[in-house]
Amino acid sequence: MKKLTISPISKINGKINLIGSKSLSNRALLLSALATRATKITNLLDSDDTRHMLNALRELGVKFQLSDDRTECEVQGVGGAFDIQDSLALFLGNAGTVMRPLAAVLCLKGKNTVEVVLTGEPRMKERPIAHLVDALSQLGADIDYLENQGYPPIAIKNRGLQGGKVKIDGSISSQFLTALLIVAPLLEQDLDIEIIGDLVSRPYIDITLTMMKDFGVTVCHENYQNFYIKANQRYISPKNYLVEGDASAASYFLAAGAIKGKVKVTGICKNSIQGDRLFVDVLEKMGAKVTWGSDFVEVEKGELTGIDVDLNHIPDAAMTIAIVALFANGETVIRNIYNWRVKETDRLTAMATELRKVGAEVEKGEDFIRIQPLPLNQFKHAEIETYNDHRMAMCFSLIALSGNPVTILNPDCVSKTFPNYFQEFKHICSTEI
Ligand SMILES: O=C(O)C1=C[C@@H](OP(=O)(O)O)[C@@H](O)[C@H](O)C1
Ligand SMILES: C=C(OP(=O)(O)O)C(=O)O
Repeated sequence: MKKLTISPISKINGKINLIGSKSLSNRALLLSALATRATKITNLLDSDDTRHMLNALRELGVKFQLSDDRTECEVQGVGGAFDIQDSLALFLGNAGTVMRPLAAVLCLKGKNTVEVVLTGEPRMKERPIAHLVDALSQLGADIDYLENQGYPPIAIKNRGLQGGKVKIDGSISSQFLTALLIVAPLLEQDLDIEIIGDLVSRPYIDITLTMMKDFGVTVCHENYQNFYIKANQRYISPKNYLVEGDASAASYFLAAGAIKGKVKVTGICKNSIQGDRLFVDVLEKMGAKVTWGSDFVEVEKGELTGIDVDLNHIPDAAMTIAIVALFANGETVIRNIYNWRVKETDRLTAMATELRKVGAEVEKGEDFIRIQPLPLNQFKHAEIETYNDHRMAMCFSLIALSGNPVTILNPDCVSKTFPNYFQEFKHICSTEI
């Protein structure tokens, strides 16, 4: 297996221009494809997850033109449901932001009766989808599980969705509600969505609502509990859509600045539509010095203190806090992160296991992780198993800030959302020698 050893880092200093956000890129591609007219998307992320969306759209008959560097894309919207000629199977890797929204969109009534199979990598087949399938089934969708009940692969018969009232469980993933919201305005009857269970990862719903609005559709809701969407609408292209920098990707650089120097990251701002901008507030509470600008945030080292915090709203960036915790004074507890278990790997188990390899004292519960700080002279050089999880690879690169090397196994897994991560990280690092 390929390994990458990162030498001890003595200081962090520099500036990073962020690549486009994964969450925004995939929504922009899908909404543009569903919209009337063409949309030119700029600062599009080029990574495995966006390639899976683009490949799927191509197979579904959507026309688009990518720039040579694949960060600009002109998408010709089809103005409603996809017109699928023949039955097909789409391979969607391990991209939740492709699998879940497409599962809903492909239930829309088309001209032909065809079957679409959605499948992916082995881990995708372990990531639940039942809450979404249950909701779509209440609206008349006909979906079969092809292997294990409740998990992809699924087969969708293109039979049409009705509106009316629907209940959806929001306690495992917000992506299920996102999927339902995206499809709702294209139905022939109004849709009332009622959330059952506590809605997790709520800021991702704000991203969905904001982007739907950018594409001409308004959703009313009562305290994120009930959502109301008018039928027979169309997504209208905003003509141009600029994707913000990826706030989750920013977390690794900003954490590095907070631990050992100073970093400026451009492409996000305090008013970003991404919930992961709030990661910066957590760093600030822990003691980092933060400066926001119109298109950047700068984070500088401070005296870091451990924190006891509910990070349900920023599950992805929360992983980075687990690493920062090692460099803080006093213990850190990250709470309400049960759904770490159903992402690229069981992240609660993976994080606890790999932190222990480095020498840390860690307690993991059903939905929390408690991490004790680790004195710099007690860090061990470990080989970090990444479990094919891009965020494990990116988070654990920060261990080299301890003054010890760290070895990352299968570092190429960062291609899911940030293919050039290690090259970019190197830009802001000074090594001992
Ligand atoms: O809607 C989105 O773009 C996402 C929602 C989150 O998932 P959950 O809602 O499953 O927590 C997040 O972890 C994922 O990386 C992207
Ligand atoms: C959970 C993640 O991805 P996905 O969009 O596949 O859910 C992630 O990027 O951390």
